[in-house]
Amino acid sequence: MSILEIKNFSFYYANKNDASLEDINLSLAKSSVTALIGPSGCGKSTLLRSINRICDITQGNRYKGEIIFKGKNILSKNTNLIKLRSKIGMIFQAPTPFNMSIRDNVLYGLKIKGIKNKAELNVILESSLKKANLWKEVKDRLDSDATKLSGGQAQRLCIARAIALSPEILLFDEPTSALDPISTAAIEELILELKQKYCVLIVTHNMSQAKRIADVTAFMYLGKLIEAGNSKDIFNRPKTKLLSDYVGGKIG
Ligand SMILES: Nc1ncnc2c1ncn2[C@@H]1O[C@H](COP(=O)(O)OP(=O)(O)OP(=O)(O)O)[C@@H](O)[C@H]1O
Repeated sequence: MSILEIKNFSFYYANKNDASLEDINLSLAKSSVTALIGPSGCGKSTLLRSINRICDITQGNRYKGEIIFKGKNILSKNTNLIKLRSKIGMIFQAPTPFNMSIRDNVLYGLKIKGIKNKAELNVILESSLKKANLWKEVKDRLDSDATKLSGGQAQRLCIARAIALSPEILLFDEPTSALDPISTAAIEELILELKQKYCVLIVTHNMSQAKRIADVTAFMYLGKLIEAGNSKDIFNRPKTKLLSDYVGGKIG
């Protein structure tokens, strides 16, 4: 069942006349992982960021089309961006723990939302860290500095911070590109666990990673979505020459 529908979506950066994304159509299913792949500069991150309206931060960026989430076009001027970003969480390429304790990192968004009840916060703290597979490693040092965590732990902390806000969709922008192979495997395993509960969209340069964890893969090229479908079909039976060349290492 679809949870988010991108319909005829085009995106233009303020300083450019040409579209950086052109007429994109893609739907994301509940309890699934979708990977966005394609050569550098094809628009993967722009599309991901558009889904929680981070691209809006720069004045003058323009878009056309619709992104429908829960029956509403999130591109509408009336969208409450704080609420949207709690329902559609984002995890970036480089882990971004805030310069505060592990506890305060996880509870950051909840405190902004005005939740003060300590018992409630403690329950959410523990469950979010457990869902992010970090609880065992940090339960005895919740008040220590989060910036001292390893890269892999810091990335899982960022995932816990997003989970604490009860999201429905998690967006991952190359979440393992700054991590070693062991931390990468831990994050991939975690993503496979998270998809039971959340819809996951991940940008990756790593085709093996997309094969390992994505149910659906969407291939982009020069701002266009060329092919999307079941990952096995995308990698084993590409329909277009462009995708076949990309998978074969001839472009990108
Ligand atoms: N802030 C910006 N202002 C202007 N143009 C931008 C901006 N960010 C990205 N672009 C341009 O938009 C296009 C798509 O970039 P984007 O970063 O979305 O691609 P990508 O597929 O994620 O690339 P990569 O794999 O290298 O991260 C590129 O031509 C890029 O130069």
